[in-house]
Amino acid sequence: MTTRSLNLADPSLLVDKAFVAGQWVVAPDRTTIEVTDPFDGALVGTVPSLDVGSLRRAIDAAHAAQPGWAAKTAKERSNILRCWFDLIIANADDLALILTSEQGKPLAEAKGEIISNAGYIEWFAEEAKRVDGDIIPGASPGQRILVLKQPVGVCAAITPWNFPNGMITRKAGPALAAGCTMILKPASQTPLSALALAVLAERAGIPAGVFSVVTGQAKVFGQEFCTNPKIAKITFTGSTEVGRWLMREAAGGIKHLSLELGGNAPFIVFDDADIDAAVEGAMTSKFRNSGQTCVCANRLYVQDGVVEAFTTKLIAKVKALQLGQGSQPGTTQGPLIDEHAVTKVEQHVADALGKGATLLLGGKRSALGSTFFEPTVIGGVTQDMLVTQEETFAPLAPIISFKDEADVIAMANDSEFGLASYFYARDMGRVMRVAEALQAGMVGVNTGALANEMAPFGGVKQSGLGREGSRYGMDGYLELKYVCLAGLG
Ligand SMILES: NC(=O)C1=CN([C@@H]2O[C@H](COP(=O)(O)OP(=O)(O)OC[C@H]3O[C@@H](n4cnc5c(N)ncnc54)[C@H](OP(=O)(O)O)[C@@H]3O)[C@@H](O)[C@H]2O)C=CC1
Ligand SMILES: O=C(O)[C@H](O)CS(=O)(=O)O
Repeated sequence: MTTRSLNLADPSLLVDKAFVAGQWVVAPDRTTIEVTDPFDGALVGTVPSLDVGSLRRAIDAAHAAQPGWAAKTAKERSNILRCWFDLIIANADDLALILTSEQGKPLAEAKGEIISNAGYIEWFAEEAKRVDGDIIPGASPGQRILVLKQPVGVCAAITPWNFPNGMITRKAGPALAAGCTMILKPASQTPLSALALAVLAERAGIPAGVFSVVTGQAKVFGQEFCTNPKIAKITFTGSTEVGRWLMREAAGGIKHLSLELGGNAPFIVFDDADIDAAVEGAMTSKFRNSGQTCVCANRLYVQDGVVEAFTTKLIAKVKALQLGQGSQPGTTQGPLIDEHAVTKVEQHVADALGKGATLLLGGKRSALGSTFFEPTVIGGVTQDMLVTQEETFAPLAPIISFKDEADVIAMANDSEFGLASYFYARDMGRVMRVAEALQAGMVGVNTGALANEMAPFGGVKQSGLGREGSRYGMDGYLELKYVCLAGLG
């Protein structure tokens, strides 16, 4: 196996140890997990395959540290989080190179992920100071009703490989701001970004035990998170299948749950849309991270009168995409995370073509390597095809034409998922009707990009529970306490 050496300005950001209770540790039996570059399988680094005993040390430390962390003033927690944010920004180039080497996305996208998602640390550093309650007139004379907001306690976080940096700051930001402590298990394919964030968290002054990063067997760690009484909350981003498993396993302890799960976003272009804007939005939403985002346009519905113009313009843009190694200048489409992902998109293409769809561009693996799939456009897609029912998570743009509003709303809502949705239209009556009719947690109107720290990110139906970002993002890490103050004379 070849090895990949990274030319980092600060090599200490690339670590081969886990961060447990403020200590950098190896596995007791020294077993490791290899981290490879999806571009060519080169070895980027190794991380420990920790045992459950090491995980319990992290949990115990988080439990012991939580009262002291919550006892700090909001301003003290805010200042430490702000320092973490500043360090992330200052080290963004190194963090981007680490991210690209383990996940594959183009360097510019990696840096964009880091900068934009550091914003969640910045945002919640401020929100820490706005965790206030209520004083309500009493139900009886001499009484007052107090409503306090208190941190839920020790939180377990489990994050996916597609945004190895951003999915962590979205969870650690509000948790630590609220006065909670956190044990994070990153995806085994992309743990190095999480560990680099832990290096910077330690430098920022986050006390030992408040934030740990553990690497090891997912199911074993998941079981421990679900059953250990010291864990008050589990926050998860990943597949709906694993989200369901966690929900079942955590039921025994009535744990708090935040779930950011799978999606199947409809992207609708009406005949009154700005077609050029719609094409730009489709490119942003469909091909970012090579289509490996939970909010990607998964199915493109285009009204009959404009489907030809839209398709022609979209193909021209897709042809310009440049496949390659993420760290190489000019690359705009990296590899998929692994060969399973390529097999899945091949299945979706074959199913669609087998049921009568037309291949308009791409449609096959790339000679660049076993994890590459050509950016692909297919037309004549119908609602019975897998590609409209399942999340493809790859650079495949399936185009379905439709007659009218009622027709497309019915097709768009024909899914167990309800995370993101998008549509392009200019008639204001239509904009309000469609925005209200779509069954999704998020609706992009005349835009293909939704995520930012000021907005409540999350889904309905089987796309998850709770919201990340915005002032609503704190709610999942706080408990309400009602104090009835009587005898006030
Ligand atoms: N909503 C979103 O943002 C995302 C959605 N997805 C969807 O999920 C599909 C599969 O992607 P994948 O990465 O395999 O997602 P998974 O849900 O399998 O993995 C996400 C995270 O969960 C962990 N995990 C897996 N099984 C368990 C378990 N039993 N207990 C605790 N943790 C567990 C993984 O650990 P490990 O890496 O060690 O297996 C990883 O850290 C994608 O095709 C996509 O549809 C994927 C990523 C993000
Ligand atoms: O998990 C994902 O796919 C991300 O949430 C997508 S985004 O929020 O960065 O757009």
